[in-house]
Amino acid sequence: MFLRAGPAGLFPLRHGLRPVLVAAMSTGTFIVSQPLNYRGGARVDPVDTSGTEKAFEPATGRVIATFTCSGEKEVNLAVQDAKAAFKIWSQKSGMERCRILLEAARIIRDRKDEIATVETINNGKSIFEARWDIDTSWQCLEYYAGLAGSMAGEHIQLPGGSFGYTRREPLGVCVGIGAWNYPFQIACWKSAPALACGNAMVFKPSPFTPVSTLLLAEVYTEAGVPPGLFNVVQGGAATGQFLCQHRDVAKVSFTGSVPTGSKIMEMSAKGIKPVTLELGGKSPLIIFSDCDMKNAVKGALMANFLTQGEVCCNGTRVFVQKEILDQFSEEVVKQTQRIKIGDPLLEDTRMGPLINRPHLERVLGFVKVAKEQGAKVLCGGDLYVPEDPKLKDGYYMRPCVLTNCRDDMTCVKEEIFGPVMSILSFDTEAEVLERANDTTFGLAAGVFTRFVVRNVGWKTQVSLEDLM
Ligand SMILES: NC(=O)c1ccc[n+]([C@@H]2O[C@H](COP(=O)([O-])OP(=O)(O)OC[C@H]3O[C@@H](n4cnc5c(N)ncnc54)[C@H](O)[C@@H]3O)[C@@H](O)[C@H]2O)c1
Ligand SMILES: NCCCC=O
Repeated sequence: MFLRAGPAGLFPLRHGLRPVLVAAMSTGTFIVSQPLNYRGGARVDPVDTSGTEKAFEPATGRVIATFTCSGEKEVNLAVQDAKAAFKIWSQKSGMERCRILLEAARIIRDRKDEIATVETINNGKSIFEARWDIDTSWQCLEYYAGLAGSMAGEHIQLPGGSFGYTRREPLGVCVGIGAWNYPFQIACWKSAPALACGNAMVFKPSPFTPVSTLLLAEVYTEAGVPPGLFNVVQGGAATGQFLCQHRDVAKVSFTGSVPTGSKIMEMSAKGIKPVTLELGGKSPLIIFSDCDMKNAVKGALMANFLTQGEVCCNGTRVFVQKEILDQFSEEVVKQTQRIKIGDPLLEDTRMGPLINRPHLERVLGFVKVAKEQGAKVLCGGDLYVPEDPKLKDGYYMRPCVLTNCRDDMTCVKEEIFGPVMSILSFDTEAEVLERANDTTFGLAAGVFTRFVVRNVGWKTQVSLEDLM
């Protein structure tokens, strides 16, 4: 069970299953002592290893867990457990699956604060945001539960009174591989549709954020899925490869970077496995001179600095029409400097630490290169050390606004995945559409104008409000 510090000392949080760990739910105190693998409806230690990893609390730099990466045997056991559970689960009606998924959604909703706290501790995002993530997680389960009861095939009239029909059948064991920026939410995105359709899943979270997926596994068990329907293995690339190459895996669903996505596709193709890839981005955000300035500034901040800028669909190429460039930049800088950085478990913190030290250094490296290539730093882009001594080894930086950017600069072309906004100026609608679409990435786009934009032609149209 989770224990947290309260007025009367340590007390257990509501928890239906095997005990989990933990000493106090405040920054600097959380320790995971229970196994982080889940198989056959329970936490287990892996039977073999492909190495060990440490998981950190980004707010303090403390190690919160040391865990064993799953080797080939462990992956195989997880797949075999999933296969056995699939036999039971796939025979259930859609309505039966719907009922269990709705129960899982209810449990997550009831445990929202506890799950959000664990997410914040392991990922670093502010608790304020983590609660949204957990809300969208149970909503995701509800959505797919709603579909489970009504999925049906087709009936086709053929000549001479003959007919054909189609059935929708589950694939079998699906693999989910997740990124570290939305660990619990991504595990829900992958498992909810798979389970709703009658499949089983083996999920591998990022080795940077191994903790919260276990809570989802326990929720599913408590809600009534058969043991083995949702399993968790831990590790990095090697464990991911065992999963993708396993002959009893029917499908792979991956969220992560483009280079890894390409490898996953290649491995899966060898086994003729279908894949779903949710990858990185470098999305445009276009601010026309007729915009509602306050709204546009708010949108730009949200599209660059949520979760420390570690969001795939962020609008990091901020194209601003020349007439309002100075006014917009001034207002963006003013608002950016007001963002409260610090302990992510405090209610008024709006930006926590980045995921780990190497990533922090990588993001700061992008700022350095941007300066060398001629960009001007309007604010931030440097290390931040909070006053609270327990946070001194955390991975904090000040959110950065760059201007004088050009389309050919590294900061404009590559995904930084940190709190760095690049401002570019433009003259005309035709010009900005051409430049906005000139990217090898897909994902999102945003436009601020008071008028409807014609012929937008994005690869994907997503409004910034939708990203919340
Ligand atoms: N489009 C989306 O919905 C979405 C959502 C969140 C994050 N992302 C993207 O994810 C990236 C950040 O996440 P990341 O740093 O964890 O990405 P990553 O590609 O480094 O890792 C993602 C996952 O793949 C695993 N992995 C790494 N190498 C592997 C291999 N060879 N075979 C199998 N598995 C392997 C990792 O252990 C991890 O679990 C960013 O590019 C971001 O834009 C996309
Ligand atoms: N909730 C938004 C997740 C986007 C991916 O990084």
